[in-house]
Amino acid sequence: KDWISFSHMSADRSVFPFDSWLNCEHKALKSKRTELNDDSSRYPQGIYSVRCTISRLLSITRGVKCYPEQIVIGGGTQILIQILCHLFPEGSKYAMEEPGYSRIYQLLKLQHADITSIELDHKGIAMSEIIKQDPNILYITPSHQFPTGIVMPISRRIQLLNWSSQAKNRYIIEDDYDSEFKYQSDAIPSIQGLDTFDKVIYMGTFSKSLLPGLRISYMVLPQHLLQSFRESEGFLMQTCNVLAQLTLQEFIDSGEYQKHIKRMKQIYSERQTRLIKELDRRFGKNIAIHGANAGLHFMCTFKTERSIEDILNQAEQEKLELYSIKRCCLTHYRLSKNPVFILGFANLPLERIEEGVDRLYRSVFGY
Ligand SMILES: Cc1ncc(COP(=O)(O)O)c(CN[C@H](CF)CCC(=O)O)c1O
Repeated sequence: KDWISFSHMSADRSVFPFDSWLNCEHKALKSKRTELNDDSSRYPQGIYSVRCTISRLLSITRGVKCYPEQIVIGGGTQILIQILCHLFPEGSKYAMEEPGYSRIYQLLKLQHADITSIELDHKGIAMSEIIKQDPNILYITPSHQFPTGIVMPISRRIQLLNWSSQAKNRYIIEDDYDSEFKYQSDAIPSIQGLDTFDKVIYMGTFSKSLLPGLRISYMVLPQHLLQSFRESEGFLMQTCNVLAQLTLQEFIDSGEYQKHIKRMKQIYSERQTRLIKELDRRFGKNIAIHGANAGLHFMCTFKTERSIEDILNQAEQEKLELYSIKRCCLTHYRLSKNPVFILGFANLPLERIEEGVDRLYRSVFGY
């Protein structure tokens, strides 16, 4: 039997419009844009016309207000964070959500940053903890908190903006990951769009809306951080492949991108509904599902005495790709009594859902 994947890290190649992507790449090559044979230190923020396209897209889809001059394109969120760190004041203290995106946490630790993790309440990162730990830079995922799926309400967003305005060196890094896919309600506009203090750095990626392998991500810098970026411009190289940038621009400007997102939303929404229905049918009251109103994964807690390790070992034998909440624990996230897993469905075809849930059942209960 072949593998079934509940991974939240992969996309489903079968629904990506390779032909139209190839068509856009062909057009980009045919136009023999000079940028293809330029040293990429000439535009360390990415190609200007591509940044214009992204800035238009962000204002339409996320209410982000920015000039193309504020955008920095990069080959992934991590490299952008590495560049961003050097723009903040020396000795900054970072805080991330617990549980959260551990790859960034590890990266910041690697950079010897002073980094702490802050618990969540039902509205997202807990204000009381922020006051207590007093960081000056927050890294948050308000659209669909990663991994719990909490959607941060406007009230908490305003609270955080006010917090950021109360000291010169305070900033909010808004990682708008997973914001493309909202099911029940419309997406809440970005915090960046509400920011009047110039304290929000907006981060986004095409890894989920297109393909993770393309490595096209971006950040929107507030004016004065852009200033310090410009000072280091001399040596900073662009880290995202130029042909990928030009192809992306064609793909968005031609309307293919919006068409693709619309189609993905239908496909993912149906998969999620079917998966949740199958989980309820199979597990009944032995499962609790959280954060399923958006994104390409949700979390679930199982009522079982079995340990996370035992469940993961049996999933391996069942050829079921499965990840637990543990991979998102930064420091001390207190593991609840019952095991918690992340169920991704971006790479789970409809016809494999029933078999996948069967394997999950056997992994969780051991028979
Ligand atoms: C919170 C968050 N912000 C950005 C990205 C995107 O980064 P990039 O592709 O480099 O632009 C991810 C990507 N998450 C990965 C898979 F979805 C890894 C999850 C895991 O490590 O559990 C993410 O969680």
